[in-house]
Amino acid sequence: MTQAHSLSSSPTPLAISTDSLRKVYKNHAVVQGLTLKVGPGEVFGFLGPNGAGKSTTVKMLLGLVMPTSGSVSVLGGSPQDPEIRRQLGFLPEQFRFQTWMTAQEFLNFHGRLAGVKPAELRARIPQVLEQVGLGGRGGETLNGYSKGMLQRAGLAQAILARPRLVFLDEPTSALDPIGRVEVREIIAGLKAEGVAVFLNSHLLSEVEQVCDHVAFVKAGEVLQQGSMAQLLGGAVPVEVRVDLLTPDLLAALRRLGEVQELPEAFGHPGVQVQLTSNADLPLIAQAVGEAGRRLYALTPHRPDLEGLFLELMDTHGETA
Ligand SMILES: Nc1ncnc2c1ncn2[C@@H]1O[C@H](COP(=O)(O)OP(=O)(O)OP(=O)(O)O)[C@@H](O)[C@H]1O
Repeated sequence: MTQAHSLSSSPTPLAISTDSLRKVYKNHAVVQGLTLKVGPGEVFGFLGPNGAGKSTTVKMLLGLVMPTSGSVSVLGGSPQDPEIRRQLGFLPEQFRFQTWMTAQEFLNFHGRLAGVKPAELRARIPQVLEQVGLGGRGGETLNGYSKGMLQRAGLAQAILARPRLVFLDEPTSALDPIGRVEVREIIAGLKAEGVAVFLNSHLLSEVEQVCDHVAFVKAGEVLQQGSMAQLLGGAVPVEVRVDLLTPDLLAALRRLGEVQELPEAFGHPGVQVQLTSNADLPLIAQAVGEAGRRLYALTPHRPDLEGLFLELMDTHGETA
């Protein structure tokens, strides 16, 4: 067997794999039987209300807190293993910055702690400062930084040592809308490089835009998890506005899903078609065309992550 063959046949390990992970503090289970799989290079959103056990889970994944029972594997090994730890990046929600340092000194300090060689740091620090939008500001001390700039510096620290798995706890809480877009771009860039990202965020619209998979947790338990497509890509009500609703057109739409007539809007009659799959959207436009009618609006009212989150938390309210 050639070396190339043996390398290609060893599968890339999952970024994160936990089985029945549990943490009990003073007879109170704050994480209860958590089973998660995060693929290599996947952006995973870990969502839940305050006190759901998210930070405790992240600490167990980082090897900072020992599980009471269950197993954890990150990048195919133990988070206690220094070789594995070297490949993890972490931006905690409340980072204790060494505010007397300049951003460059701060990054140099953390880079050295992570075992990055001085020569490599000299090249890498300006690169990450640029990447997080702090290019040219690295010589200033952190105590003069705004909250948003500090968050960017924290992010630079998390990605400095080229980790293969990054944990970001509320990475955009102090950022303005431009900063949030930039962080989304940074996450997309990490994903493109094959880096997995485990994201805790309360900003669900943001999670929706960057994550491949999400898990909803409450009171230490996973209520639901799946890919974005599985969670949000199912049935979708679609509003259709045309010049005239003819019997032919109505019959064609009924073949696609349940149809409900809507009041006229802006002079156009309309219906709501309950499509069972998002993928059927073009069939509506086709049906309108084939019926010889003019299409004025085709609006899918997709459920969003926030709606799903609220629904789940409400349904499981009694277990809180
Ligand atoms: N060291 C500890 N000792 C005792 N209880 C703890 C400890 N750490 C966390 N807890 C409790 O575990 C529960 C889960 O806390 P955790 O910080 O993991 O939640 P979270 O989902 O991260 O919340 P938030 O969104 O508010 O950050 C809380 O009730 C908290 O009080």
